[in-house]
Amino acid sequence: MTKRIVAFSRLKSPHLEQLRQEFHVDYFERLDSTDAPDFRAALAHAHGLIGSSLKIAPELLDEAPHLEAIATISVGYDNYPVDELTRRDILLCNTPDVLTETTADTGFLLLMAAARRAVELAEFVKRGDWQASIGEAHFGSDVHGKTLGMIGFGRIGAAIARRGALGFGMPVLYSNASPKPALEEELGARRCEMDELLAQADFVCVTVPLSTETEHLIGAREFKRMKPSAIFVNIARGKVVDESALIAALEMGEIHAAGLDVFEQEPLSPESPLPYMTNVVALPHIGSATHETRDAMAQRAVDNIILALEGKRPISLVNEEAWKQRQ
Ligand SMILES: NC(=O)C1=CN([C@@H]2O[C@H](COP(=O)(O)OP(=O)(O)OC[C@H]3O[C@@H](n4cnc5c(N)ncnc54)[C@H](O)[C@@H]3O)[C@@H](O)[C@H]2O)C=CC1
Ligand SMILES: O=C(O)C(=O)CO
Repeated sequence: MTKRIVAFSRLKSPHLEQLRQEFHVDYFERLDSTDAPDFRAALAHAHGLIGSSLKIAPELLDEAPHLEAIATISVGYDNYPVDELTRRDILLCNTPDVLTETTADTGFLLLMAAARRAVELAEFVKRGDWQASIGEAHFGSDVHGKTLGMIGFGRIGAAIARRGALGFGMPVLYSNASPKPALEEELGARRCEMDELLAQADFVCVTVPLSTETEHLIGAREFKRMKPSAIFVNIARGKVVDESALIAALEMGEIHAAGLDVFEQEPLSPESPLPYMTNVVALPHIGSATHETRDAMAQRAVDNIILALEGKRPISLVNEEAWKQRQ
């Protein structure tokens, strides 16, 4: 019997063709919600799902009685009810590693752009306001030699810290669920309590996954502890930060500037003041969005779903427990 999968994001031809050689594919190039009747109908027969950026509610799984595996085209899996998937023996696969360096590039881009006011000053040139040598009012802050505070020190956190420590001579502090002795050795990084990091870092960069533990990990209390000169970077997930508190901290000068790739609501609400604030660099969740990396992510997800539905161990598995239950 040919297994059936539902692809719920746009895939390039080679990836789609590879899937079509293995499975019957119900393809939804663009899907904004799981309410679409065609999607619900396809789900009823699906053995696998592949795609990104769609919130899968636990109740939806009742409508997918044959589901064996989901391959998300992302490393973050906060859109999926992991415990419920495990309870139902459904494998959840993601795409770590292949996007680490590209996402770290974007994190560092935000840090640099916010420090050197790159977006604000590019606008200044475009408006024709560059009439004389610029003065102090348009100076930025140094990056090299400043203290980098990493909240989350996993793959992407380490890759950003590597750029800072090795490329820009930045001392690195980190706050992470577990110690990272090899990285301490490699980068001279020091683990400390988050409060100490907030008080000492010139750049505070968030790379923790979104979970019930990390939702609003950074709020009014945390911004008050940062230096007034601090530059805050969020490359992780919008909901890790209390966005109202961030806006207030920027408006009140509790922190100096922010570089943001992710927001509590995406796409960003037109009512949000963030993109209009001169001390904010706001990007539309492009952490991993290069041709090369998005191709690699799609390929990893395709490989994952094929292996999973062949009964083999996928390359990147989130819920190891579900795999063990099957053996
Ligand atoms: N902006 C974008 O386009 C992208 C965003 N991301 C986000 O970045 C996140 C991190 O990705 P990776 O570095 O690959 O994950 P990872 O799992 O390698 O690293 C996460 C680190 O956070 C730590 N951590 C977890 N909870 C914590 C807590 N409460 N306090 C302190 N540390 C905690 C973990 O111990 C781990 O070291 C993803 O989950 C995703 O949400 C990932 C890729 C692209
Ligand atoms: O992989 C992720 O988690 C993203 O946010 C997009 O690359």
